[in-house]
Amino acid sequence: MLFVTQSFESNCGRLLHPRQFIVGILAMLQSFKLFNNCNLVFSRSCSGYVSRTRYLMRLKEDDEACREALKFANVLLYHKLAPLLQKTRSGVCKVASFKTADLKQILEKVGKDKHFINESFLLGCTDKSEPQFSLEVGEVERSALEQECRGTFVDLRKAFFMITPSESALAAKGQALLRWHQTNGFCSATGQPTTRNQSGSFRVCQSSGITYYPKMSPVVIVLVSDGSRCLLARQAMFPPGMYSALSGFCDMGESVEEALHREVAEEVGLEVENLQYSGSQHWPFPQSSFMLACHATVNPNKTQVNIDKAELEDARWFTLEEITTALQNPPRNPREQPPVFWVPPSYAIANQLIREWANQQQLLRSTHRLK
Ligand SMILES: NC(=O)C1=CN([C@@H]2O[C@H](COP(=O)(O)OP(=O)(O)OC[C@H]3O[C@@H](n4cnc5c(N)ncnc54)[C@H](OP(=O)(O)O)[C@@H]3O)[C@@H](O)[C@H]2O)C=CC1
Ligand SMILES: [Mg+2]
Repeated sequence: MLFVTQSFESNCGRLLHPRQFIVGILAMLQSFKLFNNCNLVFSRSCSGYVSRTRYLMRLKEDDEACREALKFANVLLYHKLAPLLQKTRSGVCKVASFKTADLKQILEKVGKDKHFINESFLLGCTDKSEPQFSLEVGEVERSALEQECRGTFVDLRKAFFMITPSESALAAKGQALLRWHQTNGFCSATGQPTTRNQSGSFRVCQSSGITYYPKMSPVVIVLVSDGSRCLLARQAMFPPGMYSALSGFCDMGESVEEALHREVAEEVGLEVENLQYSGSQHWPFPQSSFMLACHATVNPNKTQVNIDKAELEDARWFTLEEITTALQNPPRNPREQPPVFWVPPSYAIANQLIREWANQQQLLRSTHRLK
């Protein structure tokens, strides 16, 4: 729509050929129809979304409103950054969340002041506009709390294999916010302590007046294909058998494209082309990364990898059959019983890239068979 309007505006200055004009009008009508259809779908689904967004905006900015919201909130608990998970009756794991009033009682039972709840940080709100907060309870004895809460604190990387992708995103955001506050207690200019606002959306140094906002480091991640195989790599610190797409932090001043070309050249000595954006994701490790995911190809005659052993333990080309097997058999307990080859959990954007590649390869094969 924007494109059509712009091209009409730019054409207004000169005389249009009648056929150009009719083609333009038809294109405009067509895009109006599309636009109106989109608008209808959007307006039906977004009214709740807009009011939730405005509500959250207010809670972030207004300390008093945020304190009020915390009185009737859902709070997620973390012990030394490990989220508390609970098992439902059907045996499914979920992120545990407690109503403020219930949590106050729990805290008192394990010897913590009920006002400790005010240390929580605003995370978001549910579809029903119930505010959600996260609270670090690392000072409390872990087993006492687990017993009282009927749950278990689980390492977040392990939790990604146990909970749904949307719960993983929530648990990841909660951990990232807690970690950011833990590591930004002092102003880097004055060395003086920083203080948080009630929601935790920023910290201020009273001495210098500098405001610090939670931040993410941009990281590129790319699935390289030679047309029939894809390239995956592993770092020595990965759990045994896990391979992932190539990734790396963006350097200062770099574009996504430049960072992708550089990382692939540095890590495996290949030159990529045909970059295609796939999606993005917040990833809580090591200190909150903003993952920008792309597909890329290499010339099928230039696939010899030259691994930078300082960064990677191994990098290999995988066939569609190997990838399909790995996607169909995600390990339940990868650190204890690692399969020979497995890929990151479905929440990780690396998994999305690998799935997209496998789907595209399957499509290519079936079109080839039909010919
Ligand atoms: N969600 C997903 O699907 C995936 C997420 N990732 C994430 O992407 C991140 C980056 O990928 P990775 O391949 O390791 O990156 P790099 O290839 O850039 O290598 C990491 C090394 O770069 C150095 N480095 C440079 N800039 C930074 C920075 N801003 N923060 C931290 N370290 C920096 C560090 O060196 P030194 O330690 O010597 O200081 C670090 O060990 C990983 O930490 C991982 O959490 C990776 C793959 C999949
Ligand atoms: Mg890397």
